[in-house]
Amino acid sequence: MSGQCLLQPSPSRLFPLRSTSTTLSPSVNCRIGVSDYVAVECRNLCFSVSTRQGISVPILRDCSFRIPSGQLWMVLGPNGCGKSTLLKILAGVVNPTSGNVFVEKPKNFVFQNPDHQVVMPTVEADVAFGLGKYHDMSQEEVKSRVIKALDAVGMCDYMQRPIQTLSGGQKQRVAIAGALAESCKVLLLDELTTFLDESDQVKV
Ligand SMILES: Nc1ncnc2c1ncn2[C@@H]1O[C@H](COP(=O)(O)OP(=O)(O)OP(=O)(O)O)[C@@H](O)[C@H]1O
Repeated sequence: MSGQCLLQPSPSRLFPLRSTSTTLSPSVNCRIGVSDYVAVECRNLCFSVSTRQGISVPILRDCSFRIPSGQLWMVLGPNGCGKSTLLKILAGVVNPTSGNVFVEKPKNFVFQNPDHQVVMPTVEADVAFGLGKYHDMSQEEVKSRVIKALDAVGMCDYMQRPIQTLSGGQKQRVAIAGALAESCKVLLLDELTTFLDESDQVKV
């Protein structure tokens, strides 16, 4: 654990799952404030919501941690302790009330519910959607990335399928493919396996 994450009402825990870099030792290569080796860093992060009565309710309180590049980490904690909120802040979807956040770019976020993410009419168009912001990317490159990403999630045969005909697990795989297609430095995955069957959960 490279930091402590204090969340309300019950603390979450950050666990490293697997290092994809066998040559770098995090303790040697992780430097505060230098983005070369730090993928994600939060310092004294706080997030509160206001009730109708104007009372501020803390969701995240003084959350600080650092995650080095090239590693896979998991946030564990009970329902409602703030895991999704933390990920949304890291994704830039929600602003923290106070504190500092650094997330290496490009980054991508796969939502808990794929229905909130798959937006285009077909699988191919949906996976290509995020690549639209890279204006100088050729059509060939877009196609090649889409095929590669769909192949990685076992959905190549579904390229022309209308999104609304997919199952929940298939939509989730398409959402993951969309994130993979962008070759992100940081991939934020919220309850990635919710809609996946047991064998796909193991693959993930
Ligand atoms: N915009 C909001 N307004 C009011 N309360 C909120 C808001 N966003 C989050 N919360 C509350 O903050 C707490 C943390 O929510 P969050 O979705 O981050 O929890 P979680 O750890 O991801 O839960 P789960 O494991 O059930 O998915 C919950 O009690 C939730 O009701």
